[in-house]
Amino acid sequence: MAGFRDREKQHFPLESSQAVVDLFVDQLECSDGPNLALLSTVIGATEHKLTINRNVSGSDNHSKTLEPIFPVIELSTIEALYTKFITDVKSGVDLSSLRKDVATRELVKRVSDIIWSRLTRSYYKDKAHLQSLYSYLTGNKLDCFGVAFAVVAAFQVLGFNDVHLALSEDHAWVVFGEDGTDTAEVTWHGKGNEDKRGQPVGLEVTEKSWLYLCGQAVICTKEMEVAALVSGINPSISATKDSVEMSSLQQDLLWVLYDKQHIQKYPMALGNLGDLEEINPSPGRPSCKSLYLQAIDASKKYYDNKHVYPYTYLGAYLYRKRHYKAAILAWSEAAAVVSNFNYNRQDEEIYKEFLEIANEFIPNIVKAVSNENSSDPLKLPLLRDPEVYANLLRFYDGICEWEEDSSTPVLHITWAHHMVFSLSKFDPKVREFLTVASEGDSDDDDNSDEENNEHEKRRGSHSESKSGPSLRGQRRSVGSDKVGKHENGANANDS
Ligand SMILES: FC(F)c1nnc(N2CCN(c3ncnc4sc(CC(F)(F)F)cc34)CC2)s1
Repeated sequence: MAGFRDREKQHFPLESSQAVVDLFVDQLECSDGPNLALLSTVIGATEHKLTINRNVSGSDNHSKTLEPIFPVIELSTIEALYTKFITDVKSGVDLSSLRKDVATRELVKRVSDIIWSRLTRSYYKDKAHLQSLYSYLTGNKLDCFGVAFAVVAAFQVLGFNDVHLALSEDHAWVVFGEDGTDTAEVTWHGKGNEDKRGQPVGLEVTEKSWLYLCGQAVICTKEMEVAALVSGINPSISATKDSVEMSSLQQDLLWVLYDKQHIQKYPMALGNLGDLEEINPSPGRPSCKSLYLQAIDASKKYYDNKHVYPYTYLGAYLYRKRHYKAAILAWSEAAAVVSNFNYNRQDEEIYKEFLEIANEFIPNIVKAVSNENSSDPLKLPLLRDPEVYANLLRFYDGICEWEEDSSTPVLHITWAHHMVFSLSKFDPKVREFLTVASEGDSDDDDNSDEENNEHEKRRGSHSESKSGPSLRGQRRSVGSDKVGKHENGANANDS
């Protein structure tokens, strides 16, 4: 792919968020597909200027006024970086291998090696802002997602259109070949794990580890790869401050992708948009709850309901809104999903999600309501509600089933302490109302009618209630801090 055409050049210099949005819209409408390297470099440059070194008060003369700022992005800057990327990638590949129209495993490994070889020897892998080609080209640093994205962008530069990004909830790899069913690892995962770059992902899928979603990973189109880079935008200036310009740019871009139907098969992007909408609702747009439900529906429709995060996005939101009964229902559904997998030592990210729900959120709920004398006489207090108790049992049952047949244990004594604490706070009467039916029992209907109308109520209340401003949701960005929230910054290259 040569340098930029007039179609790209005419957008520069980029002097506002709207100009960046216009560039993305134009690229998404390109007949030969969006230019991933261009868009990743532009977004990375914007993020860099809006988040790095803005923590010093008064560091920019706008910080005194409240007016939003936007850094001017010059064509020359982006063109220089883009040319560097093309040169890097092409110099490392013998051009004769480029005559083919689909990639080979050797070529995928070769391109992954080129990206890999230019990374700084040792750096903190889960730092923020390491996900874009701007970080790669100006700082030689990428997080695990960023390496996979860079490989896909490199193949676009080399003229291949069969290499696509494959995304699970905590890992990324590529698919390629005639019918796009060959797979290859191109990046590392977590800390202290030998990278398997160049190998197919077949074996792990059969091991039923959550990390590979039992073959239900998101296989991206070019446009969904743009959605992944937009999802990966990290507006954080510091642990406590975000760039409002960057988060509203991310929100605008996600709505562009939503309207063009490029995130309808991407549950985590829908969840990311829901988190942004919770904080800053866009007038005339679906509510954040609706977006969380759309993410769940997408997982059911396209991924055999094997994604866990759609339920934990919704559960976290409901917990923040103090809709505790609905939160516990969502978490029981998340546990039902994870029960399909066998726990593997590389699944620690989802382990930490369930640990936090079981050992922090649920005990906090039980404490919060134990002195609740609900003013609404029609509302059954949580600790006397058999449906809540049933869903809490389902939650723990799903986690136990997850542990069954697993190579690594999940539960330990701390889990048991919190579980006993939470269950024991319920009124003994709730147990009387409960019939625990094991699978295969003939006489019980699938769901008791109380359960059904609870589910209907939950769905009905979702559509009716408005998501007002609330506490900042637990937000993560693609790859960076998901790569491993580990203490040591061990070098991926050593692994
Ligand atoms: F559980 C909910 F509360 C969650 N809140 N934020 C969550 N994130 C948000 C961001 N995120 C993501 N959002 C979009 N796309 C992707 S692809 C991917 C795996 C990897 F980084 F490529 F290796 C992660 C990820 C990871 C999950 S789950």
